[in-house]
Amino acid sequence: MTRIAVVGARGRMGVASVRAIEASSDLTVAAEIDIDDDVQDIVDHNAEVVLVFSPPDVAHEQVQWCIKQGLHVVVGTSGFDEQSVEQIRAALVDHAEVGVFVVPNFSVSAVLMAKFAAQAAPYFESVEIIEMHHPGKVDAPSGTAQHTAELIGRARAAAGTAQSPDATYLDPHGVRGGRIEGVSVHAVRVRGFMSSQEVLFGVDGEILRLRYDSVTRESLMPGVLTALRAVPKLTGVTVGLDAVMSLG
Ligand SMILES: NC(=O)C1=CN([C@@H]2O[C@H](COP(=O)(O)OP(=O)(O)OC[C@H]3O[C@@H](n4cnc5c(N)ncnc54)[C@H](OP(=O)(O)O)[C@@H]3O)[C@@H](O)[C@H]2O)C=CC1
Ligand SMILES: O=C(O)C1=N[C@H](C(=O)O)C[C@H](O)C1
Repeated sequence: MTRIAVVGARGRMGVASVRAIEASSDLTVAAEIDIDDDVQDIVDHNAEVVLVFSPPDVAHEQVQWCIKQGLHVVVGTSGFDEQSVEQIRAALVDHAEVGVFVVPNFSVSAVLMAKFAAQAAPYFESVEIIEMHHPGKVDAPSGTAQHTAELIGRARAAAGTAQSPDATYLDPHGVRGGRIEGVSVHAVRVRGFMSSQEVLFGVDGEILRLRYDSVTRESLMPGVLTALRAVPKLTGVTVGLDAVMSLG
C-alpha cells in the first residue's frame, strides 16, 4: 500500500480524492491536511506521496516543503506555470530522488484536447481559448487554459506561425481577455459548469472548435489515481498527465 497525504483534504477535490484513494486496493490515506492542520503530520504519519489540492496562494510553499522532506508530490492545484516549474526544478537539485508531477487537469478529455490543440496550432491564423468553470473557483485563468496556451504558443513558435490578427484597440472594459504566450484567454464563471474549455482556431472560411466538458469531480479520479501511482517512479518535474498515458 502506498501511503498518501492529501493537502486541501476538506475541499471539493480533496474530499473526492480521499474517497477514491480509500476505495483503491493499492493506495491508502496516511494524512488529511487542511487549513488548520500541521503539515508535520505528513511526515509523522509516514506518507510517501503528497497530493496537493490546497489554494494556489499556499500550494507553492507547501510543494517546496514536501521536496525538502524528500516526499514525492502530485500537484493538482492550478496556477503552476512555466516559472513555477522552474522553481520546483531548482529545489529538486538537492533532492534528486524526488518526483514532482504537476497535473493541470486530471480529465482524459482535457488532456487529449490540449494535445489536439497543440497539433492544430500551426495550421490556423487565429486562436483563442475560452475556459468555463464553476463560480467557486478562486483563480483565473484555469491551470488547464494556462497549460493549453503554453502548448499552443510553443507549437506556433516552433512552426514560425505569426501572432493571431486583432485590430481591436478600443477596449475600455478589458473584455478582449488576457494574453498567455500570445493566445487570448477568456475566463467564464457560471453556476452549472464544473470545468469546460473551448479552443477556437480559425482561417478564412473555416473554424475548428475543440472542447471538453468535465461535469463531475469523480470523472477526474482515474487520472488522480494514475498520477499517484506513477509519481514514485518519476524523478525531477513532470508536467501533464499525458506524460504517463502512452499517447504516442
Ligand atoms: N488539476 C485538476 O484537474 C484540478 C485542479 N483543481 C485545482 O485544485 C485547487 C483546489 O480546488 P478545489 O478543491 O475546488 O478548492 P476548494 O476551495 O474546495 O479546496 C481547497 C481546500 O484547501 C483548504 N486550504 C486552505 N488553506 C490551506 C492550507 N494552508 N493548507 C491546507 N489546506 C488549505 C481550503 O480550506 P478553506 O476552504 O477553509 O480555505 C479548502 O478546504 C484549485 O487550484 C483548483 O483550480 C481543481 C479541480 C481539478
Ligand atoms: O478549480 C476547478 O474546479 C478546476 N480547476 C482546474 C484548472 O484550473 O484547470 C481544472 C479542473 O478540472 C477544475
